Amino acid sequence: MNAFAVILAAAGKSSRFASPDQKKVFTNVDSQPMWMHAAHAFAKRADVAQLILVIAAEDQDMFQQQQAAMAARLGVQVVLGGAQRADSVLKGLAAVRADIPFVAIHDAARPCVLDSSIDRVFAAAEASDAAILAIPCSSTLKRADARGCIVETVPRDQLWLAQTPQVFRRTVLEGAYAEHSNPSLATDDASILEATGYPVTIVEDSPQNIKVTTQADLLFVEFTLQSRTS
Ligand SMILES: Nc1ccn([C@@H]2O[C@H](COP(=O)(O)OP(=O)(O)OP(=O)(O)O)[C@@H](O)[C@H]2O)c(=O)n1
Ligand SMILES: C[C@](O)(CO)[C@H](O)COP(=O)(O)O
Repeated sequence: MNAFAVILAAAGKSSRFASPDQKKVFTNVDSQPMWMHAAHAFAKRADVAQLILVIAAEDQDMFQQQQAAMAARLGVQVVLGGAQRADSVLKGLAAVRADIPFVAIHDAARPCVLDSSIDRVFAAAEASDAAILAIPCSSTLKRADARGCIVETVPRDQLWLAQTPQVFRRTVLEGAYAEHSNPSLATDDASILEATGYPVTIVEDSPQNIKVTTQADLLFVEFTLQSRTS
């Protein structure tokens, strides 16, 4: 069995969530902090050898006081992230143990990831060195101009919405990041490999694995998680 290190990206500013109290990844959903749901999904796996939570320096004191004990109980290592998502991923990558060949990067804002999806994207990464979860576009896509007028309907038959985890052979991911001219601009890790011409496999995921972006997303996530435990 191959070993995987999992980097849980939780160092964002949560600006679209717009909560005065707590960033989205630390907000309780179904009775525990959002990041804990994904952490549990990975911590229980025999093929996960290391779990790294990347948080923002500005959240360090709060986390230490309120949530560090939960992380310790799960064996989660905490590191500080950077200004952009890719910077946080690189901080997490630097903490991955040298003996671990595969790395999965998952948004801590995606608490509903399914075990079966993780199984499939892990297997795909072992077979191809690089694989991501994604869902096919299910709506009609429009391109609009600056005035908000529709310019075209974009053919969607080959379009996917990237999700996470995104899983890579560690040497391939490190090489792509090292080769990329400006990785901080990347909004996901697959695009780092794409820029260097490395093929990335898509694994179809469940639409349940949404990324919490705004407060409205909490309703769906709360219902989804509660329906799994009821
Ligand atoms: N510098 C950053 C930016 C984002 N993330 C993480 O990457 C995931 C996806 O990012 P996003 O949903 O955009 O989170 P935020 O950047 O916090 O959201 P916003 O853009 O609304 O500020 C989140 O779990 C977020 O915490 C991170 O670890 N480090
Ligand atoms: C990584 C990601 O969740 C894949 O869809 C997405 O790119 C994160 O983007 P965000 O702007 O940081 O939410």
